[in-house]
Amino acid sequence: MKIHGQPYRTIWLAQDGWRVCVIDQTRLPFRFETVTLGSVEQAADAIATMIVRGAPLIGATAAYGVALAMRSDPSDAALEAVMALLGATRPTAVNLHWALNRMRVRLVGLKPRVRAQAAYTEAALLCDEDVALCRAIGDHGLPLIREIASRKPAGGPINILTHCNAGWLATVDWGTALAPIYRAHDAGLPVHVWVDETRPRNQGAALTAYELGAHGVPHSVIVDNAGGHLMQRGQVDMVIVGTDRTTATGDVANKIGTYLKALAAHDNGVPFYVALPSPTIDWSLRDGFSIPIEERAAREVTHLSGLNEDGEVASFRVAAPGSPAVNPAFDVTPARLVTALITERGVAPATAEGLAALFPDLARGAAA
Ligand SMILES: CSC[C@@H](O)[C@@H](O)C(=O)COP(=O)(O)O
Repeated sequence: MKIHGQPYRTIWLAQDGWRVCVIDQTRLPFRFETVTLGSVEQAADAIATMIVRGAPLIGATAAYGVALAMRSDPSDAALEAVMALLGATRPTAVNLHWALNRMRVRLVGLKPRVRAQAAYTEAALLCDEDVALCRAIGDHGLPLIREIASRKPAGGPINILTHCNAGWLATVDWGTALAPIYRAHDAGLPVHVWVDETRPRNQGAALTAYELGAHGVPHSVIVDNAGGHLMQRGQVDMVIVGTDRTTATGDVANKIGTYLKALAAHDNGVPFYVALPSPTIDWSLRDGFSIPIEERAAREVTHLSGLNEDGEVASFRVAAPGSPAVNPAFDVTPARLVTALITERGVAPATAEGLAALFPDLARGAAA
């Protein structure tokens, strides 16, 4: 994606060739600042504090975290310690464990002296693959948008609702839910995106709106509770969201509030699509309610982040002082509410059979 006319991925190597640069997503949309990570502890902190976030980018950052660790201590003990440190940063996005497992498999049989180099190479490969997977999701999602466009009055906007941020900023490039939207916009289709603000951290209002705006995609930010109302009035043609973990049977964990959008879409006959790369599928789970749901700090609910009068990024209390708050970060949308899954290999029904037909190699491997 281009920011201020310059092409950016969300994670890249510093000029020294070993430190890792990321965009500080806690400062967006007000400040575009980068952070340079020089240790695995800093990588773990960037994930836990959501300097980086979004399932695929969490995985990519963890992979580079392993590389940073191997550079300072490539021993077996360090390899195991780093898996535990990074693995504990965020519980729901399965891409984190997928990436760590991939790094372990690549490194464990190697002599310690070659591990750092191999880890950097593998992390770079994983990032390149993420870009290719997301681009392919865009390719497979585009015909779904085209099909809806063909049924609209000529020139009328195709209204697509999305929740949270499953765009460029959540991946290495392109995004998952936003990839088909970028492809449609670039192909000249008149898309308009309803951007759920996505409380408590407002990834929609802050991040999705920012990146759609940077790419010139027409969009409107709406409060989280507006989606059902817009659907009742025929103002939503389709919903596309991302996911942090999808079971082998098609149940989908995504940012809190996704389930309510799926219910409203179901009630109003609006197609509800989930876009995901295969590393987001947890082949070991067959029931969405076994997915661990991250509980985050109450302060994210009681406070909002924004610009103060001096133009500084600050947080403001919005809840009554003294009231306790509860903050589950994700919810589970049952497969029966999902119209289809948009993956890098094509569009599948959200069923065990549908996923296994597209990914026989991965489904078989997990069953073995
Ligand atoms: C391609 S990203 C899919 C999901 O990771 C995204 O929708 C989401 O819920 C991100 O949550 P976050 O808590 O911001 O990491």
